[in-house]
Amino acid sequence: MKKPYFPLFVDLSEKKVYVIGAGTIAKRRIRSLTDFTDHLIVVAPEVNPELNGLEQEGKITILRKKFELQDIAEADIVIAATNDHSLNGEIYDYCIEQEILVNVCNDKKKCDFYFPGLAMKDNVVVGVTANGTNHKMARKAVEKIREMLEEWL
Ligand SMILES: C[C@@]1(CC(=O)O)c2cc3[nH]c(cc4nc(cc5[nH]c(cc(n2)[C@H]1CCC(=O)O)[C@@](C)(CC(=O)O)[C@@H]5CCC(=O)O)C(CC(=O)O)=C4CCC(=O)O)c(CCC(=O)O)c3CC(=O)O
Ligand SMILES: NC(=O)C1=CN([C@@H]2O[C@H](COP(=O)(O)OP(=O)(O)OC[C@H]3O[C@@H](n4cnc5c(N)ncnc54)[C@H](O)[C@@H]3O)[C@@H](O)[C@H]2O)C=CC1
Repeated sequence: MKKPYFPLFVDLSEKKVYVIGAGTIAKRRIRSLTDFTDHLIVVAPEVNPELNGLEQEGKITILRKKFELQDIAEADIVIAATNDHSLNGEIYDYCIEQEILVNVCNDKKKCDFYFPGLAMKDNVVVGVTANGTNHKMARKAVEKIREMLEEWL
């Protein structure tokens, strides 16, 4: 059986993190990531309006264009979250070749890391995964943990 993924807590503040796509899924992940870094770069021609606020606050940089591989030449970590699955696959192949950590949101087999459900209170940060087997269960666990942290801390 495949081993579970290890929960590594990483300093993202100086890492170059790129999110490709700015729709429903990307938006949720971008919002989560802005608690951990102010150096987030988003590449997409169509941008969910909620992200304009984060851009105005200086928390993210948005490149409003179709993605090209050269956009991520300097990246440390890439999240491919466009609705074009073949493009997400090309991003994956490039990142593997360049040894850039990559997460493809439509294919759990193309994830060096999984995006966790997050619960945070003060300095306590909890990241939850069901190892790609059950995102609904991950969500339920996160909701319970959030309640528990609210009561406890
Ligand atoms: C493997 C993983 C890889 C990764 O992406 O990192 C992955 C993969 C996939 N998710 C899919 C679908 C959905 N995932 C969600 C929700 C969440 N998904 C999250 C994580 C992960 N999702 C990674 C680890 C999963 C694990 O722990 O087992 C959470 C924890 C974090 C977050 O995303 O913020 C968050 C819950 C917590 C929260 O909400 O707080 C919803 C619900 C919604 O969006 O409201 C739907 C749509 C509704 C539905 O389909 O039921 C599809 C099919 C895509 C398609 O149809 O193309 C794939 C592809 C595949 O499984 O191969
Ligand atoms: N892992 C997860 O939790 C989930 C993953 N998905 C998958 O996530 C993907 C995205 O879904 P949504 O966010 O709902 O889509 P959406 O339609 O809301 O957004 C798509 C985004 O991709 C961008 N895009 C399209 N072509 C592009 C290009 N050439 N260059 C740069 N950006 C481009 C668009 O501009 C838009 O911002 C789908 O592939 C879906 O299968 C869906 C649900 C949950």
